[in-house]
Amino acid sequence: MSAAGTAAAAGELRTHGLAYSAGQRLILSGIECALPGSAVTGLLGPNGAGKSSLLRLIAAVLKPTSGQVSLAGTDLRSLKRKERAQHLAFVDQQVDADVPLSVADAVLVGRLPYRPAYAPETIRDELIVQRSLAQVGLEGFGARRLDSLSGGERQRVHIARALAQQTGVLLLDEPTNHLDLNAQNGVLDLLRGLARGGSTVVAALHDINLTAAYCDHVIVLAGGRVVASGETASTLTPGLIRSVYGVPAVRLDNPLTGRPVFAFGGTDQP
Ligand SMILES: Nc1ncnc2c1ncn2[C@@H]1O[C@H](COP(=O)(O)OP(=O)(O)OP(=O)(O)O)[C@@H](O)[C@H]1O
Repeated sequence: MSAAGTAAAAGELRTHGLAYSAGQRLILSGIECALPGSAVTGLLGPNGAGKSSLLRLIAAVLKPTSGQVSLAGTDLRSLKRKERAQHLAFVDQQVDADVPLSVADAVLVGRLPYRPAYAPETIRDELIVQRSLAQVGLEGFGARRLDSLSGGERQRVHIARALAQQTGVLLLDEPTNHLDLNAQNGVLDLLRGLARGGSTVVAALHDINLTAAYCDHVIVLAGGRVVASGETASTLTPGLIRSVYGVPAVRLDNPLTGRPVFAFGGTDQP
């Protein structure tokens, strides 16, 4: 998968005192974090820690109870919806498969922020769609129906849609879900390439070793709060993994990549 021909530099995303409640339930509070440009930031934490909620707040799918999100110093609330969609693309965790769309039309949705209302797509839009599909290894899939694809193929279509949006910021909720080993590494290679080209990439991940291999930075959530953040190499330690996930871990060197790799023991629970 290749990161060629994508958006320009985006800058740092920052959350300022972000909090979110659903009804009486406090889901996130006091979220102060910096998500640097030209980097992949991994969002980690146990089930229910608040990763999806945080991504949705940043993507403005949810409205915070308090606090704000800024991009390169600009409050995202000051941007109109279409303008925001030219800066920021979001691949949600729940992938809707039952829409009777072709793959090309699903990816073309990523071009909507650039089209006047009711205007047809242009040749440039179609070329961007083809290129985005090629970037995720789905060349030749354009005419297929979305609901005829496998889970992993559909996941890549949604990533292609976000690429077609040509934003400097990419937010992805478990982008390696449903993907086989090769495709997982392919998607993360692609994200890393985009970050090297200037993009701000933020991905919620469950796989500690993919995080260690591909993320420049990590933000670790637990119980709706940030419990650790910083450069992956210094932040992601066996002690942190044990305290957050309750799983003993040791850090080793992966002889194939030179990156750290973790081996895990059983849980702390009896
Ligand atoms: N609308 C809602 N009403 C009530 N509780 C909610 C709502 N949305 C999220 N929650 C709760 O907020 C918590 C955080 O959910 P969220 O999906 O953000 O966690 P997560 O870290 O992404 O989890 P996972 O790793 O399981 O996907 C969970 O306990 C969830 O049940």
